[in-house]
Amino acid sequence: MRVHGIPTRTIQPLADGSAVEIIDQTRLPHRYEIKRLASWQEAAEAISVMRVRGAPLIGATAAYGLALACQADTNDTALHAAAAGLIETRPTAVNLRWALERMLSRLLPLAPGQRREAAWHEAAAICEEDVAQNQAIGRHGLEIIRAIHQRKGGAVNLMTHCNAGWLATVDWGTALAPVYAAFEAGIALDVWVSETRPRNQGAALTAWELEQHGVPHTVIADNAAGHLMQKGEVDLIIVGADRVAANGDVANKIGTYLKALAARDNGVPFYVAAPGPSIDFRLASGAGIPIEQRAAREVTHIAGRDVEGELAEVQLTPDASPALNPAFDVTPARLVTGLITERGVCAASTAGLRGLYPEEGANFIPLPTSPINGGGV
Ligand SMILES: CSC[C@@H](O)[C@@H](O)C(=O)COP(=O)(O)O
Repeated sequence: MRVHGIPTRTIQPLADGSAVEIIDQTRLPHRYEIKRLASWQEAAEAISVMRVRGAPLIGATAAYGLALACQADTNDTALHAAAAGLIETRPTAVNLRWALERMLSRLLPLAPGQRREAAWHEAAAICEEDVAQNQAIGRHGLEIIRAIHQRKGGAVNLMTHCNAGWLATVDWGTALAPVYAAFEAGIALDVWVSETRPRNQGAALTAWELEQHGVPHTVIADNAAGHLMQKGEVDLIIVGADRVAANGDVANKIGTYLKALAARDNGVPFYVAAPGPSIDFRLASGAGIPIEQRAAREVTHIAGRDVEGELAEVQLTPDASPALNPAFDVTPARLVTGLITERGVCAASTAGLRGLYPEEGANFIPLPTSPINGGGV
């Protein structure tokens, strides 16, 4: 993806192994700032406060977090401590656990002296695979958009929620990969970007990256989505996923479920774009997905740029009003038209997922232990 016209990735290691560079997403869209993470603790902080966010980028950052841990200490105890600290940062995106388990499985069998180089190599491989998976999702999703375009004969009005774009991954995005692919293919489209309260990832991040890429888009209040569907202004919805259960239930940013309900009522196709590492084959249904509860302050306050151009935060609610902030919800598989994966489009069901990922068959039952902390996570 391009930022100010320059091809850029969301996370990059420094050549000397001293740090990784990220875009500080808490500063967007008003400031574009690169931040260096020089320890696993800094990587954990960046994930916790959402300097980096989005399921695949959380996984990639955690992988580099273990590489940074290896810079300091390569023994088993240090690696387990770093993995335990990183896994605590955000509970819903399964990519975090997936990346940490993959790193530990690769590193622990090696002699400590071999681990440093292997860790950087494995984290980079995770990033390269993410890019390739997202490009494949883009190709598969493009065919869905193309079919709608051919049937309709005009610009495709696509809606998305939160940010499942370039900024949520290493490159290209998941839900937005088909958008970029369609745009590059010359298909006329317009993207409805729902603001995504309380953190406004749609208004701040999706709008910013679409604007950087020149893709036509319009930001709407979350509450406008159902109205637009009723008026026939939405041809399809594509969202991302933080975790897809083995039966096709989908956890994604809070508010996704309401969009899926409105889509069903109005006959609007509702697709979920998710790469393999976002699928939790060990989890039977969405009922078991841990839903992150974030600080009430994200609801009671809102951040933006003031008239002087400074970044500022203001309070929305009365001083004494309590607030609740569940960060994700679960959309039942029955409301999902299809899952767009790197291996193709499938039904949101156990059969659909088994068809695309036959090698995961053995994982469809819960595993007794995880290498992180030596116990289940
Ligand atoms: C490709 S990212 C898919 C999801 O991670 C995305 O839709 C989302 O919900 C992100 O939530 P966030 O809380 O911003 O990390």
